[in-house]
Amino acid sequence: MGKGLEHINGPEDLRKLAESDLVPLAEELRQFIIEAVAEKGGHLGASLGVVELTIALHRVFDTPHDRLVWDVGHQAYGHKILTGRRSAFGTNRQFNGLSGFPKRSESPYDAFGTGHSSTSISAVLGMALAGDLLKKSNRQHIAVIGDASLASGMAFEALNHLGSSQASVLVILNDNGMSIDPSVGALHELLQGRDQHLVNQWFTSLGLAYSGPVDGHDLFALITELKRQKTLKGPRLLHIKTVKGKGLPPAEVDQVTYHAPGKFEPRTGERKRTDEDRRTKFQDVFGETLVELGQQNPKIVGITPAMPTGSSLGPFMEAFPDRSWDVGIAEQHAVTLSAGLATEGLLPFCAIYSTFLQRAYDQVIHDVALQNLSVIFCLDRAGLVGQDGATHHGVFDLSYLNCIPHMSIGVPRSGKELRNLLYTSQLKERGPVALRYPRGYCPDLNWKGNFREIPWGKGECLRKGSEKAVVFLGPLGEQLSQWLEEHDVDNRIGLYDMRFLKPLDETLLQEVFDSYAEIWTLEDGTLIGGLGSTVAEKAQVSGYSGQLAQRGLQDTFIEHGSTDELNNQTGLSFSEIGKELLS
Ligand SMILES: Cc1ncc(C[n+]2csc(CCOP(=O)(O)OP(=O)(O)O)c2C)c(N)n1
Ligand SMILES: CC(=O)[C@@H](O)[C@H](O)COP(=O)(O)O
Ligand SMILES: [Mg+2]
Repeated sequence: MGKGLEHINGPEDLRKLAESDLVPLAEELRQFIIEAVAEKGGHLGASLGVVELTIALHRVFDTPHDRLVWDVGHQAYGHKILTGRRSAFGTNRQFNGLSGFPKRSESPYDAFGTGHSSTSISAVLGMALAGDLLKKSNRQHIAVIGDASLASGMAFEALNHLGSSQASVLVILNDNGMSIDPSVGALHELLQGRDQHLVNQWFTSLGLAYSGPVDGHDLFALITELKRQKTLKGPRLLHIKTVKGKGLPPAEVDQVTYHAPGKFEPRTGERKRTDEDRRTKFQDVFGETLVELGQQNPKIVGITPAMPTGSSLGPFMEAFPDRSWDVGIAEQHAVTLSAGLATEGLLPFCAIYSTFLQRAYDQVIHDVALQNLSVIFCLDRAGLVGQDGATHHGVFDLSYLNCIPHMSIGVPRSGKELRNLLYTSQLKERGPVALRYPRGYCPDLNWKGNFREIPWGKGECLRKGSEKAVVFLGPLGEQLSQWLEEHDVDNRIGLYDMRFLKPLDETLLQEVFDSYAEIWTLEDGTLIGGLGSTVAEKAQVSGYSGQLAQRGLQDTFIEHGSTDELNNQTGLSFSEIGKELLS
């Protein structure tokens, strides 16, 4: 049998290799990951950091019989490549291709689907308990979790259970000192501290047999330790130290950028820039505007659960270090912390990706909305996010927020609108406010300028039409508007930006009901409970007898691909919608 990566069609091939072939294999695997990500994009640093661990795990354990769960799953590229998906790896994160995260339907080696962090210990503990009950206790159960993901509430809850159980679970703590941005918090300080004995004591006192730290790039040390772990029983924690981005110098130096660097030159790591990169993203509008508002309004404070770079809270944090907090991967805490700050008269801007706010739903209801506290949720990555896929699309927020009393929901159609909504939301206390905006570029170039107060809960007629009306929320409507300016020369189509799902502009909506025999609604979220269903309810109440059509997402999970591909797939391409409207 050959010994290079091209001959590894599954872990059984890896287990047949001579020990002396393993280090060259690690180098080959690392290079393979670099070249694949350089060409197609995706997560880089995390997978480079666990190359040796991945080989050691599949060499020592009998996967997929033994259950191996990768937390978040952004570090599982090596795992995918070694478990029969090497030749398909060029399709990673592409439309109809491999998922960028472990996925049960993709491979028996993906024991648990991931994407959101800190689920691995709970999941693997569930598997171990099930194994005991179902008399399948000859399996090994392993969770691999990063230092930042371990600091999240869910992981702590799972440790709390695991440590008091008899379950034979091995937790491997992959400690690289990084989240996407540098790791934060007391656990991070403990792990980085000089007295490693305290680390030992902390885990031991929670009921886990601790070992480590082991150099996570020393393949043979890892294999030796994993073999030893295989003979042990009960809850255990193996602490390994790794370097995020290992093996590609720029990725080791600039670990934040190379978490997911986009396309780059594989030999040097130099990132490829395009003209697109010079355009303004919604997150930039948020970041820059909040700094301006922070200068004017000393009550404004900023909170992010581990996404200072991704959400662009970073500039505010630099400008106002005393008025901002990165709380780590702790969405629930971020929301209730914001609630606490608001009780004392501060005005918290809590920047969270739409998909990650799902984790803090009760906190939004119980701690913020029920007490009508003025917290402004800045929900980035709303709508279809593209290649991260089903785990990350922000397509439920309109629905899950719409049913919460006191909540205002603003959806800017452009960068300028986002800027003005941010401005307006801090002019006075308004109870909870959610402003949701997508990943990527603003449709407008000239988003800067003097602030303008936006009438709260008021929509806007962008153009009147003679035949049909489109009632919309968000940038899709702005793109449609630009398209219609060119193609609907007879003004057949009216266009209404509702701007707020809540409070809904019922006066404007009634005007639409009174003026059009056919109305379309357009939103980039699930249709259940969003704009379309709200308009349908109002239409019924007002006795509207015309035709209603809804454009939004059906009751199904949307996979990964470019946003254009996904918009085409889901009927949300603005040009296709425009053509249909005019047909
Ligand atoms: C609930 C949740 N919040 C935020 C994120 C975004 N996120 C993805 S990876 C990551 C950092 C994870 O750090 P760590 O667990 O230490 O792994 P590393 O990247 O260092 O390997 C974050 C914050 C997420 N996936 N899930
Ligand atoms: C794995 C994870 O959750 C993050 O790395 C996420 O992929 C970041 O998404 P953006 O690229 O949209 O910031
Ligand atoms: Mg880390």
